Amino acid sequence: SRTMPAEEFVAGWISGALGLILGHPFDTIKVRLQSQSKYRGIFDCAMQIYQHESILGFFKGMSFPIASIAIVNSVLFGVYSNVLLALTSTTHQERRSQPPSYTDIFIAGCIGGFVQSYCLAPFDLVKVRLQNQTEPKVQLGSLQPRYRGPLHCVSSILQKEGPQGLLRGSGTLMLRDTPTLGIYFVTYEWLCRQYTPKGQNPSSATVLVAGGCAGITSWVTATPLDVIKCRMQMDGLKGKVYHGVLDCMVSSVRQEGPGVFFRGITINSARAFPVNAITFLSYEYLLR
Ligand SMILES: C[N+](C)(C)CCCC[C@H](N)C(=O)O
Repeated sequence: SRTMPAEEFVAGWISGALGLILGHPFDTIKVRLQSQSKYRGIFDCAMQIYQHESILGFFKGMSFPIASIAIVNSVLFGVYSNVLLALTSTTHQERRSQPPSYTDIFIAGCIGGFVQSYCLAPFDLVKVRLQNQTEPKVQLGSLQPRYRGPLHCVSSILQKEGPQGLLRGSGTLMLRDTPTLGIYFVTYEWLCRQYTPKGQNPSSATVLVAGGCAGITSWVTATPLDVIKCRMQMDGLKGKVYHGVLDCMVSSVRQEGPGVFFRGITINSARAFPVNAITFLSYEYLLR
């Protein structure tokens, strides 16, 4: 069919949701490492979360990404597939026998990345704000967390920062995702073609490995801007005000050295393999 059928939307949601539940604890640790300096590393962060916030602490800020993963994943794959159709006049089925050029795949991936980043921005902002709350969820008395949940977070941002407040960090997110989703799809297609005879469909094992490696490659290249994006999203809460992406980059390097750009790269990669292996497997499975 020439457009995104409904079942692909469902596939986008199911595969994204499965991957996300699996990956969310890793993501929470990453967000903490990137925007707070009080943790000595992955293990220390995990232990502190478990001790102070129980197991639930790892799943803060997950409800919104679960809801949004459907929209974000199917916009990403839908735009990617339709741009490739426009560039090469081939549908997904025809692409096995008439493989698009890596240039076309990169362009389609970048355009998909650009569009999905503006769908993702508000959901990602709420996720990061909730993940960075270190007060225990069940704490009574004084130490009440700033946001009681995702919807309270949205209304609080709207009140304090207006509608454009929900797009805080969206420019950095777009810069992070546009090139790296081009890399994501090129890596996936290149690895599939390495291990699949010409004209045939890749095996499930090939799809899993290619999808996982695509996830790692894109997250490694996305990590520097991922750190900046996270700080831009937390901006204004503790008084620090960045005057744009460059200012945030310069002051972060000045205060914490160039290593700040690689905060969370290990955990991003550990999380990215299973999440994206599942995402691509279900995507291919449903297309067949
Ligand atoms: C573009 N960037 C590398 C940031 C993400 C690429 C993979 C996105 C996937 N839904 C995941 O959660 O891993």
